[in-house]
Amino acid sequence: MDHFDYRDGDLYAEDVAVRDLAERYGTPLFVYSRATLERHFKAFDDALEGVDHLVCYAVKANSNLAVLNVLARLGAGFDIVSAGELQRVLAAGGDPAKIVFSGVGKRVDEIELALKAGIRSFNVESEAELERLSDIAARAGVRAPVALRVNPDVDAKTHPYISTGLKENKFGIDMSQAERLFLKANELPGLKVSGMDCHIGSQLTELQPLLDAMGRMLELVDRLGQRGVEIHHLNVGGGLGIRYNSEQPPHPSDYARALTPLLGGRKLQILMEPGRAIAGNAGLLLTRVEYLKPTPHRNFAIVDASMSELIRPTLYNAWQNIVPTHKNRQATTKTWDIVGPVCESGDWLGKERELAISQGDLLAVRSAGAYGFTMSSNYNSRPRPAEVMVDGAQVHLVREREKVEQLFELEKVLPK
Ligand SMILES: Cc1ncc(COP(=O)(O)O)c(C=O)c1O
Ligand SMILES: N[C@@H](CCCC[NH3+])C(=O)O
Repeated sequence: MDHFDYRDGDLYAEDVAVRDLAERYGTPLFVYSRATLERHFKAFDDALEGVDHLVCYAVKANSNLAVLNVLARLGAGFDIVSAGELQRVLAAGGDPAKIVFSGVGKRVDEIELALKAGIRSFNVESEAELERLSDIAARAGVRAPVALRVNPDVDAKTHPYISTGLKENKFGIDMSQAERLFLKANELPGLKVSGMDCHIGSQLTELQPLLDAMGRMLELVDRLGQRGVEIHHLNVGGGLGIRYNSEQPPHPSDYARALTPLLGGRKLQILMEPGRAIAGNAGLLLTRVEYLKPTPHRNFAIVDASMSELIRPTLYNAWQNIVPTHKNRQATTKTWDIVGPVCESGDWLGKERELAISQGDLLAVRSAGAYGFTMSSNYNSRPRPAEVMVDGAQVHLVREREKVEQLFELEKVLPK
């Protein structure tokens, strides 16, 4: 069941017409569905039923406190990549004991904060980080729980910008160095080896690369076992794709069904770090048509959202569905490029879309719940949009629209 659906020709988010949301909160506006977020989280959690597991939602996909809080209430863990994300999770009521900390560039202060919070695991990505983490923990008189993120050199078959598990990528520890570094981690005074981790890329629509990566990790787990290093958890990362257009990504249950037999009786807790698959299709971006600008070459529909609010189309050439929020019977269908007001030729949200639209119409950019708001910017001094979460017939304003004054409140002109 889709929680964004048409009723009598009007697009609804759960039980609320999105047209009413635009009237009440203005545009551009991010709209999230609580029921969808919950359903997507449970799809992962239920898929792993019977297996010792923890689903750690990747905060970078959508870090609004309300989103984190909804997931925390379901018992979610969290995958963070910065002190900022750590503080968000804690502010949203997330359990620090269920937090894993990924990322290649953890600063000293970030490590200290995470240690103090008592997180579940540091996903360490280099030898230098291993040493830094051990030093900081030993000085504090504790042992930091670590998982080494390995780079399995598997082609995730996704966009090169979001592929992370190839040996030319900056992520993870090269497989040829992994065994030595696990042995070293086992000896360092400030560390307690707890797991192995990997994340090969995002928007994956095939299972095979994920299973190949898992296979390589399991071989390493076995080799380490023979050398006295015991691995307690295996973190398979995130990456499961979603349907933007005609993709047919595997369901979490397909993934779990393929993955669990590979464990072959090994006693390993399974961690997953899905981001997009939970938040992506739980949100949309509402935008209003400001002007129609037909030219002899292209028809431009200039809307009030832009690459500042949703950078995915221009950054990855990503296709996201753009739909009218109600049927326009006056307009005839034409081919439009949906572009924003920002001063960049790359400021487009969709190209060559068949739409019957007039000035003033509302459009919804679908699948904008993940890597939408979190990747937004204030480019062109555009205040970031408000965010609302719909819960049945209720609407919660979960982030106010930014005010222009806030954009420069930290700035100062030079003294006279
Ligand atoms: C380490 C790590 N874990 C999890 C994720 C979440 O990925 P996705 O949103 O594709 O599930 C990412 C981002 O790709 C990541 O870098
Ligand atoms: N930001 C990317 C996904 C990359 C995830 C970061 N590891 C996207 O919008 O598709």
